[in-house]
Amino acid sequence: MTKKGWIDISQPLSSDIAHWPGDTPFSYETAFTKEQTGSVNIGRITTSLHTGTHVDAPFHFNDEGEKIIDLDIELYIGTALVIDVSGYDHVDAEVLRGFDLEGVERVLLKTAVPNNPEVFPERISELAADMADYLGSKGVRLLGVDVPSVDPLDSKDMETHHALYRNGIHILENIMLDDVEEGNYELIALPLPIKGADGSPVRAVIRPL
Ligand SMILES: N[C@@H](CC(=O)c1ccccc1NC=O)C(=O)O
Repeated sequence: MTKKGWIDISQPLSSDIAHWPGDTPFSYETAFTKEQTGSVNIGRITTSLHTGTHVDAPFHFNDEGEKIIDLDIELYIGTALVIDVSGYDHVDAEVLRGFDLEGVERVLLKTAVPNNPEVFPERISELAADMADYLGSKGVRLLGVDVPSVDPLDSKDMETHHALYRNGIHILENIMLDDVEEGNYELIALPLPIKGADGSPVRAVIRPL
């Protein structure tokens, strides 16, 4: 049965969370203790913006692209359709044509089950660039995936990122959909207003409609 109420689909951030190989790991520390300040504990985090559940700004893969603060917050709040493509190694327009995407503005793709946030995947399903044109033709504006990238992990041309961008589709990565059933939800996954940034961690939550 579908759970009622808000469901957290974010990866918990800790020093154990996986990060892109070579990128900045996540860390939290108490920079100043209550004993030191005499009043409060004060935390500090260090992290890549692409660790854990996050959104990519176009500037991440395009020097001329918008930064995170320039993006419409409406992209990240609203109805979303969860679809399960975990049976496919290669997800393309043909696969997506098997789902009714009429009127759908946000698509959350379940590709990898189980999803372990503490292990960087060795390989992920191929999300073909032609998927972007199909999603664009349906009016989709946001694509969420349960893996660290919409392109192959060794991609340099970032073909699917660019194809999504050309179609006006923004990207949400590393969501957790293991226990989520297919269907229509309301999504909130707001980025932080970090000036100049190419992405941002988000707390992504969904609620069945
Ligand atoms: N393709 C990834 C990110 C990515 O490529 C990346 C992220 C952090 C550090 C290095 C990266 N890529 C290549 O070395 C993405 O979908 O955002």
